[in-house]
Amino acid sequence: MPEQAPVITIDGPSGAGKGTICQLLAGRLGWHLLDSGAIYRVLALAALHHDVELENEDALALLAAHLDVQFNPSEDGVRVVLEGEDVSSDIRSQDCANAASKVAALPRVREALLRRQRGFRQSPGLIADGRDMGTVVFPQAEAKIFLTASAEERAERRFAQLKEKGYDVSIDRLLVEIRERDDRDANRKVAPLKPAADALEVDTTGMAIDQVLDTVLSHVVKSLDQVKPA
Ligand SMILES: Nc1ncnc2c1ncn2[C@@H]1O[C@H](COP(=O)(O)OP(=O)(O)O)[C@@H](O)[C@H]1O
Ligand SMILES: Nc1ccn([C@@H]2O[C@H](COP(=O)(O)OP(=O)(O)O)[C@@H](O)[C@H]2O)c(=O)n1
Repeated sequence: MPEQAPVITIDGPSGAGKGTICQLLAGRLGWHLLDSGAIYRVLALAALHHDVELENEDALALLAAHLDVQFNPSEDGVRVVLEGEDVSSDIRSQDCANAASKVAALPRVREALLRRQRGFRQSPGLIADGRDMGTVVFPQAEAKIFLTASAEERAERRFAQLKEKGYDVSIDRLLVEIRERDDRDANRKVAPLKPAADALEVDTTGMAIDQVLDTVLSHVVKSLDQVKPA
């Protein structure tokens, strides 16, 4: 049987720095990137476009199974295309994030998206960003990391990020939404947000991005070294 490409999983709550670290790692290693949160965001947007209620599990599972989405690498990052329309910036709104967390709580929606996510595992390797990458989607991953930070610091990071993109947001509202989303993600029945038993947990509160990258890289190097055949 051909050997499968290696996987590094980076899970954690909103604003922990997953996307940032995954992009840096993918650049360093020249590996593929799976932004699984973007898939849930796109599904939520498709539901809004097609007037599908966010509680309608039957309709959402069907929509998930037939989701017409493409992730196209470009000079300014990956462009996300839904049914032929570039939705890369639309999916980054807070409304879309909150709706994504609602559709993501539905077991049959998650089931419908499993194979699509596993399809990203291609040579020379995959960096997978999400909530359940190390626990459910790639339980045999070669290296697993769980990033966290205090809710206050994550809200501040998100505030600065959204402001820079031109969104008009309130820091207090963001903190409430981040806590609500953490709670929904961590307490759902299927694939809740939690560290895999074999993940390295890194609390990034007060850590600069470079420091986080160094910590993650040294864990990755050690883990990949251990799986190399003698
Ligand atoms: N360690 C850090 N210190 C300060 N800012 C950070 C750190 N990690 C990430 N950020 C910034 O916080 C924002 C959210 O990071 P992001 O990687 O999108 O988080 P996530 O993918 O976990 O939601 C981005 O603007 C990013 O540049
Ligand atoms: N593997 C994943 C990724 C995201 N999600 C859901 O999708 C939402 C948006 O994910 P995201 O990673 O884009 O969110 P941020 O961390 O960027 O705020 C999360 O709040 C989760 O509810 C999930 O359930 N499982």
